[in-house]
Amino acid sequence: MPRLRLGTRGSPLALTQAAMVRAALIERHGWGVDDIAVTVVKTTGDRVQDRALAEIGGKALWTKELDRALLDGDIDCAVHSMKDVETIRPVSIALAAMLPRADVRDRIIGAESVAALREGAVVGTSSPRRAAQLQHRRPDLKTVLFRGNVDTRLAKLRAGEADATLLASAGLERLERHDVGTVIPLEEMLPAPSQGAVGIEVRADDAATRSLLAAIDDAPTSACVRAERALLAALGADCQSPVAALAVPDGERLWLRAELYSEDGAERIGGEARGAMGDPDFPARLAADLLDRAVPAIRRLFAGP
Ligand SMILES: NCc1[nH]cc(CCC(=O)O)c1CC(=O)O
Repeated sequence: MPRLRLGTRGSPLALTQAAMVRAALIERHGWGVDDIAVTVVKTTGDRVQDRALAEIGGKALWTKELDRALLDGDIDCAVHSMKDVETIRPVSIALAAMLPRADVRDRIIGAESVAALREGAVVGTSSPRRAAQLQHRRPDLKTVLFRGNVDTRLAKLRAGEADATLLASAGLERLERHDVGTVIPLEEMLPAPSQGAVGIEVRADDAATRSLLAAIDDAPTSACVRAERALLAALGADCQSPVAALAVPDGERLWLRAELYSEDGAERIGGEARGAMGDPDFPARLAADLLDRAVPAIRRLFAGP
């Protein structure tokens, strides 16, 4: 009998992340390989590949089936890319731990840099954030919908469906695709909130599993990602809202940067704040400040607090 049943999506990236969590638990608790069972749960998001996420129900597509398996007791914990986890979660589910964050930056594949893209180039992406950020800097660029897992997107690029695409460096690295693409500096492109972070959720009332997982929690990653998520919650952002945010440790404090865009990328509003780790209020203050200063084309994309 395994001590812990760990649920994951079935994509190559999800399986790699689940294996990382499994390895961390085995190492931390001195367990054997049979102590953790990995269960693959099929999600709607993995099945429907041809439409924008926002159109078919947003981020819940990645979590709904894993939530069900967790609450039904079929699994004890669920591994997620934090970027794909909705801001507002059921009260019966708790975020128990995060692995140390990977590279948070995006990479461009198909060109040496955003600046090097030819006039009028077509970029494949299904992320409203990436599309708005690209068009803010390069209004001449066009975007086409690119979905599917990392390999599917790279195959679409090879097939000539776009001149370039953007992918998270974290995912490429975990899949050992170190050779793919060029990192875009943070100053040029702030990532999605939670990018590069892997989190593990448990049933909120399962204290035993919570404490097993708390033992592998990376505190700085948790503090940063929780601050980014608090910002999203205070913005009333959904998966269609083009928002970039990044918190990094700054001594004993956190430094949080954020940008909101209009859908077409023409408008941008940016800001930053510093606050104590675990202070739930400073991200909300930054959110209020951004919404305050936002033009209507941005403001209308956010529900607010
Ligand atoms: N939305 C899909 C998704 N969710 C997490 C990652 C990458 C890994 C991460 O950010 O931790 C990706 C792919 C991508 O954006 O390139």
